Amino acid sequence: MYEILTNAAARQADQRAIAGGIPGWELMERAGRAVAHRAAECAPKGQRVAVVCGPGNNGGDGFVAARILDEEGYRVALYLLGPVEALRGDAAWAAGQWKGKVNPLAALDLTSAALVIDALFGTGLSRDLDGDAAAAIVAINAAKTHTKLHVVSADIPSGIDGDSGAVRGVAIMADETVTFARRKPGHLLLPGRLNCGTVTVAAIGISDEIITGLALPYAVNAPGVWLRAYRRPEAAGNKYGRGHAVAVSGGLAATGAARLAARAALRVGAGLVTVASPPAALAVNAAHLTAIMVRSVDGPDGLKALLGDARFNALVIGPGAGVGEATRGLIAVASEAGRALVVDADGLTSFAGDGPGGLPALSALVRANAAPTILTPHEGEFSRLFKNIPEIIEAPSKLLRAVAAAQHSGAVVVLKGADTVIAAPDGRAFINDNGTPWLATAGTGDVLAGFITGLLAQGMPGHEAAAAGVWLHGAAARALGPGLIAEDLPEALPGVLKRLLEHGGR
Ligand SMILES: NC(=O)C1=CN([C@@H]2O[C@H](COP(=O)(O)OP(=O)(O)OC[C@H]3O[C@@H](n4cnc5c(N)ncnc54)[C@H](O)[C@@H]3O)[C@@H](O)[C@H]2O)[C@H](O)CC1
Ligand SMILES: [K+]
Repeated sequence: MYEILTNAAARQADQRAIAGGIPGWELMERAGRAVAHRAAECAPKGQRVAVVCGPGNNGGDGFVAARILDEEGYRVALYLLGPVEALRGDAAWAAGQWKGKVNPLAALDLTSAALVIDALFGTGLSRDLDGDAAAAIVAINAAKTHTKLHVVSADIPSGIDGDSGAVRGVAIMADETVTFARRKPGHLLLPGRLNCGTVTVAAIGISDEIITGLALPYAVNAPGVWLRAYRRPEAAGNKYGRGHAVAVSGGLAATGAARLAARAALRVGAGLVTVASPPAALAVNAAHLTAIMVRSVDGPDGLKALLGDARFNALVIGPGAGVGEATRGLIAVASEAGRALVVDADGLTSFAGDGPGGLPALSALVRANAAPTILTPHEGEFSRLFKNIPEIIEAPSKLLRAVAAAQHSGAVVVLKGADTVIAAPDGRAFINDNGTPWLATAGTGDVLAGFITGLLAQGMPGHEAAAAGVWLHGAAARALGPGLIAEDLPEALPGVLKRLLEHGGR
């Protein structure tokens, strides 16, 4: 299941495969062949191909790809950064197999090129690009804007940091990326994911046991990582067996967010859902609700009384709640009652201050809660909440920031964005890649919080419930597409669940 390799793990995988008997040049041959085959599918034979090679093994992949494309009848020109004599090891072997001319990268000529093979840098990129490498990347990206040039990157688009997805100065905008063995975080995190184009994972003979042995606790978020934990209703079951979710409403002028979350919790399968409404907003909430029940709950004491009934087993607090002491009190009550809890929006910001309103107070409540707590910050809420913890804020990637925050707070942390990371306190993390820009509309965060709450109500474990909620949220948005608004998302869920549960489809 754990299928993401960091740069270092990829190098280790290489070394273990070589130690296991596959020569390094054979790995390179397979890698370069995979790149060449993908490239050949993108342009008819006879076309002109420019292969740009860097000074390391990524460049070696390029030499192999150049040779194979030449053998297949393409008109190949190869350009190398640095002297060919500087190549070492397998890259030197690959260069030795190339019988064509080795041009200096500075002489790169893209005239009438149909294809570029980008083999400048892969997992060995260690600093911002400059000089001829940067100039070549700028030229390739520019050529793409006014010609039909198709760019295929070997392993990682050059200039993208494989561990973080960050652009190191300048990076190739590829149409295709052919990576080896497994994806790296940089194929999934932004902006790297956008530079990759279509990612193909080529098997080059690195065994699953080698990969598992490296066991990075990261995976792409997909049904495969949480569907086993998804609770299907029993044939003889009843609604009480599917939990009772509570969405705590804000005051009179801020009730919509909790209702959005409540509707989402009902749609995702919670047996019952109640909006816990301040007395002053009861009429407003009641007027909007039908299958969702509403109860008058006046502040933390009122919530404590409600939670005297153990059937209320999952809550979402924060959407529309208002920032401050009262919201902190509601969260404390839910934690003391040992109920699964999603803290979103104002619930998070209420702990972004100092003293009693600070992160330590939230972490204490999370750790005191016998049930899972899920924090669902967007980037702004995240940086405010964890601003005093340098090892979180300064972690080298979004993936590692979320993992550090989960380990620090004891909560499952859903760090939202187009590349949402769902991290658990035990170090496991899923990176979500099915988001869509159409989710950038008011209220979609409330719906996500509701999906997660509804799954927790049904008994899913915290990390899996959060991952499933994020994935379903993205899948619903993709099913809807342009023009979606938050209210539409729960209504799109039946179709998504049907495809998923009856056909196991994405
Ligand atoms: N199992 C696998 O993953 C396989 C990977 N292969 C390919 O090997 C590369 C990694 O090769 P490596 O030599 O370690 O690094 P790079 O080729 O990415 O980098 C080359 C070299 O460049 C120097 N460098 C780093 N940053 C810069 C910079 N900004 N400017 C100039 N020079 C820079 C540094 O010295 C690097 O060592 C992997 O991506 C795959 O493509 C195997 O071929 C097949 C199996
Ligand atoms: K590359």
